Amino acid sequence: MNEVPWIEIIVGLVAVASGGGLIGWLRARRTKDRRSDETAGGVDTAERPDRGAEEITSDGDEVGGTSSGTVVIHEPGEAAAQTAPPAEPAAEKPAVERPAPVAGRLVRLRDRLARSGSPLGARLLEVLSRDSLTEDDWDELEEELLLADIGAGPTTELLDNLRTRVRVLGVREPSAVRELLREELVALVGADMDRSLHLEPGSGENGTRLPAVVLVVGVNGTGKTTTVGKLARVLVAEDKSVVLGAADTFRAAAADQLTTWGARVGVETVRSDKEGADPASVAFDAVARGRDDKADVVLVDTAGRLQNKAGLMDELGKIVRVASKIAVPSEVLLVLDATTGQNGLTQARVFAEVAGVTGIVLTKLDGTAKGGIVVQVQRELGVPVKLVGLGEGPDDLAPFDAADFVDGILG
Ligand SMILES: Nc1nc2c(ncn2[C@@H]2O[C@H](COP(=O)(O)OP(=O)(O)OP(=O)(O)O)[C@@H](O)[C@H]2O)c(=O)[nH]1
Repeated sequence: MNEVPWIEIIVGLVAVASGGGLIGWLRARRTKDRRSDETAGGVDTAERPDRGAEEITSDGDEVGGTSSGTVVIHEPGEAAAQTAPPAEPAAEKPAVERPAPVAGRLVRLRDRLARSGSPLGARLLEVLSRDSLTEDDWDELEEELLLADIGAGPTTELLDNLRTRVRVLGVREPSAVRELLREELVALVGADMDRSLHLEPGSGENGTRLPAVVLVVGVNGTGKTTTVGKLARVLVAEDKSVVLGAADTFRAAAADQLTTWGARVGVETVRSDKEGADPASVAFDAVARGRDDKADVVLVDTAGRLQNKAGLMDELGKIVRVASKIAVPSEVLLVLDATTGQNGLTQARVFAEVAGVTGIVLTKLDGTAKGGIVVQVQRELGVPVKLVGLGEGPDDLAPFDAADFVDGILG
């Protein structure tokens, strides 16, 4: 008789009774293994620590999904590159400004003076339009002229002439008196002075064309740097090519200030990296650059600290000497602050002696009723006012003209 394979029967019964469970267990086991593999997504698990939550795109929800590669893990830089807008083009050059035309700028003086208080002209005309002029009226006129910084000598001169003409001509109507006053003031300011800037090119060795060199000097705070910047614009408006020299190495910010002025109108500024560098060396470099670039004009800003006359003479003298190795400055412009009156005049004398000043730039004329300083400063220094500052705006520098100036102060 065949032996019954009890062992096999028992195993078979157990298998039938629990078959579903076994198959389920086997299936579950296989599925778990597969999920495990898919979760890794074929990506080396070693990369995972790099995966920041913010670097996983919304596709990250599909972790464990298909192998279509929708799970994207960005490097920080990469993420920025893919999500940020395209990078700005490197250091875009600021647009170069076109300065305002120069002609007619002095006409603004009237408005500026009107804003800064009662102009000299208005007060004079008020007295002159009285019915009959008494000695007191003439004294009042004298006082007004002195207060306006015209100076004692010029005041006496003007009033003597005016009195004579009023008497001789028998003029009474305000408009006629005004015209006489205007004529006297224009004569006093000097209608026939040469106020042009001498910017003719020089000639170097072998006939090399040299730029005109303009040195700008004056006490700090008078507006030198601003004036150099504004003057560059005046020249650019007249289609001249310009190089700036930041020889005010005493105040580091002055070179930055000048560079900004230049950049606005596409003009290069030569400066030193070192604070306190030798101003003469900067001036030399600027003139050399102007020569090499075939520029029309080199404008040199200076520090001009009025520490003492000898120090000033040394500094400015050296700048002139060193710059002259290439091109002798054709203009030395002294910047004076119109609001400082007599003090400004004392300083001006020192600069005139030391630097051989050829012209005056009177700044801040918009902020004073003392326009008479024009007359006094010209008399004292024997040089003409060539430019005037009429405000802080970039084009608030005007070529000076006696008749326009008088019309401006008469209002
Ligand atoms: N209202 C008015 N302000 C002016 C005029 N010119 C210059 N300024 C102002 O005067 C101040 C001094 O000007 P700067 O050009 O820095 O003077 P600076 O002489 O170069 O001074 P340092 O560099 O210290 O020697 C600035 O605030 C200018 O804006 C002007 O014509 N009118």
